[in-house]
Amino acid sequence: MEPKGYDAVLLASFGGPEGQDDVIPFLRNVTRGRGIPDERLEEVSHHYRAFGGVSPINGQNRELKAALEAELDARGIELPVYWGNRNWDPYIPETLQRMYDDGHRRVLMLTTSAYSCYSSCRQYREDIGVALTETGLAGRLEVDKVRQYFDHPGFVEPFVEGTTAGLAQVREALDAADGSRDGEIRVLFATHSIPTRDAEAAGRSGSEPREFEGGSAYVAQHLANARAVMAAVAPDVAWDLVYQSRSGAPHIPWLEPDINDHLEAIAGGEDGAPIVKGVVIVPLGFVSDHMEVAWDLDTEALETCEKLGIQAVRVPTPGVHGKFVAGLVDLIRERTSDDTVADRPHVTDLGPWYDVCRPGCCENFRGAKPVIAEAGVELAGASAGQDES
Ligand SMILES: CC1=C(CCC(=O)O)c2cc3nc(cc4[nH]c(cc5[nH]c(cc1n2)c(C)c5CCC(=O)O)c(CCC(=O)O)c4C)C(CCC(=O)O)=C3C
Ligand SMILES: [Fe+2]
Repeated sequence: MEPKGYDAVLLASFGGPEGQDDVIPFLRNVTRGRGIPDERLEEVSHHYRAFGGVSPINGQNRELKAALEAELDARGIELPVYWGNRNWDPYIPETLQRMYDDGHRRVLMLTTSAYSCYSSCRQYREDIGVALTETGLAGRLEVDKVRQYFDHPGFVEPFVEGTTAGLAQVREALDAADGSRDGEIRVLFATHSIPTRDAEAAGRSGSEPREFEGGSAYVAQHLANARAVMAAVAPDVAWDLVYQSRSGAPHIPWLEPDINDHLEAIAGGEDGAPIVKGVVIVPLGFVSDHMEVAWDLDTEALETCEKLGIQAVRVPTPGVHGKFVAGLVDLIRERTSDDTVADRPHVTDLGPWYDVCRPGCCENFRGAKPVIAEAGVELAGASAGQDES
């Protein structure tokens, strides 16, 4: 893409409840039209209830916004940062309206999702497309988004540091027990499970097909990133990619294995492999320590480890790590300066990912919606009423 004179940044995120009264309205927002069984909602409401009805995600995004502002300021880049969520206040449509009312016309969106799949890429592009259409801002406010940044060094390096430290801790814990051998240690890279059909559509393009390891861009991106982390940390230690937080109806296939099932398998020395006594859990799919990390990893998976007698350490997410924040500002810079695509940092050979998604990428099987940042797609109203005020 040609560099453009963006005049503001939108930090777009998921949103989460801020108290017990918010839990059910929040879950209704998340699951509207998504076909999630009531029992699953009931189950997930308990995760939030156990934390006083407060998701950690909003506090983390407030911190991230402040850190981005400080980094932009330190580098002399004059771009205000606004924050808007998909599922909770401050909502994306209100935020876009506020940006327009404040005089902004060209917005660059940054999301708190690093990989390619419907939930982490197209759904944000649809959130903007729908919001622009419904507020009547289509054609008056232009919104683009930075590339999916899974393999940007700013996202990956905090995991390298965390995995190095986590591995040292697990080795030490096993030494203290009965002497560790690396064959008894496994690194588990954890990410959100998604329906296999959504995985297969991730990053796909009808006009420019690409083959991906593991059958999808979503899986391939995680495998490539995990390999990059292990190459930097401990090339000889065994590792696996595992999934968490599955939520659909049981008859619909989602990505597997679930982390808890996998822990059971490796604790029993599956297929004659050495029995695993220590694990380093790397939340590779997540940008910050939100509820999927606090509950599904720190509560459930760590309980499973304890039950199985496995020593376990959970590695931090990038959060507001200095390298991550600086990397996000680099991602803004690569769209606002004259850098060419070839200069764009990426630690796997899958990237750098596309600035503008290719047609049909991360298809929404539940019905088409207005969408931005997709080749060949223009919002209705976008070519009419160009307003330069
Ligand atoms: C890939 C992915 C990410 C990672 C990328 C990213 O970070 O964006 C992610 C993040 C998150 N998911 C979150 C919460 C929820 N996700 C749900 C449901 C779902 N997630 C899915 C996928 C993902 N989700 C999918 C395929 C569903 C099924 C319904 C559907 O097809 O849309 C549900 C409904 C109940 C349930 O089913 O669990 C909830 C409450 C929160 C907020 C946590 C907090 O409050 O701290 C965050 C950051
Ligand atoms: Fe989710």
